[in-house]
Amino acid sequence: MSVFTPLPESTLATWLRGYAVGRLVELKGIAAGVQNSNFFVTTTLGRYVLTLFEAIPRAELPYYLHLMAHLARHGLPVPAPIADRDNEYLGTLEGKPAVLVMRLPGQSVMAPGEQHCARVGAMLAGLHLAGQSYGRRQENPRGPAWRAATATEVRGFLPAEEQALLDTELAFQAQVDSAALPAGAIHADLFRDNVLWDGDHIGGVIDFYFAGHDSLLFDVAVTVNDWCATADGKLDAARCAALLTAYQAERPFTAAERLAWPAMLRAAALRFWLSRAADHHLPREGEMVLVKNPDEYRDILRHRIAAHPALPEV
Ligand SMILES: Nc1ncnc2c1ncn2[C@@H]1O[C@H](COP(=O)(O)OP(=O)(O)O)[C@@H](O)[C@H]1O
Ligand SMILES: N[C@@H](CCOP(=O)(O)O)C(=O)O
Repeated sequence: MSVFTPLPESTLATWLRGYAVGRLVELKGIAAGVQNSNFFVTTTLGRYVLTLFEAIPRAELPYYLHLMAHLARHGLPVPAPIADRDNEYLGTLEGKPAVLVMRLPGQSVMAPGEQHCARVGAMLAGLHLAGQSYGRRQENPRGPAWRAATATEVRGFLPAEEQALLDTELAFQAQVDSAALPAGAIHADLFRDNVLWDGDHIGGVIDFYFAGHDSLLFDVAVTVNDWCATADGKLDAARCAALLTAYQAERPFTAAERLAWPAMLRAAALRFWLSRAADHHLPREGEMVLVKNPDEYRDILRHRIAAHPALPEV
């Protein structure tokens, strides 16, 4: 996250009276992340994270908050949202939709080994299995419609060679048929900075604000592209095998998923190239705003087009 909206302590202290979390002790803006304004909030009763939603329409937020509550109820280390005294998760602060969630323990590991990848693969399968009983449905906000619209917005900023790559990939993805792939609630952004490690264990999986209903395999591809990439964007075979083997021990891949895997890795790479290019060329204003490098995902896309990785056999 970043901080787009400054928040005075006195305003928060008053707002917190609507919750049963005690009195405000400390408020600290968090610099990481790109989407919302986030703060660490310490009260006399606990440690929380406060998110002010900057861009997501209010009507779409209950899907995310109830998904987090659902997964936490299934025993996964996902931040449970805190209900206010009227029993509502979603409030309003500084004119923005706002939520308080549990602060989970741990730190991100940015240079993961095979053991980390194996645990993340098993965790992702756990999320997908628990998500099957989630009653709400909202389409992936970064699905095909968003992809087409964003490509139109950023195309003119790109050099000719990148425009050609974009056009070719959009045409390729347009003929991919995902109808036969198992689908459900997916995290859709399970990058290394969205997993907190408490020693060797996953203390938290955070940032569900890109979640939605889509192919489970797309989520696996997003995760592999980040966790298993080498410095130049190729795939590290040992980390891939560790992540995918652990995943399929919990949820075996179907024949359709095996066929779709190379295309799904490309779709996942395209999604983050586009969002980073949009953030880079069409920046939003804010107090602390982080923009990630689009070239990294352009290169990951090129590598996934050049190679044809397979899912490991059971
Ligand atoms: N529930 C949480 N527990 C602990 N730390 C958190 C929690 N939620 C967010 N954070 C911290 O805040 C940072 C930014 O959060 P993130 O959800 O990625 O922001 P954004 O919604 O803007 O993408 C994370 O990298 C992490 O350090
Ligand atoms: N993981 C995405 C950006 C999304 O930002 P986050 O801070 O919400 O995870 C990327 O790396 O492009």
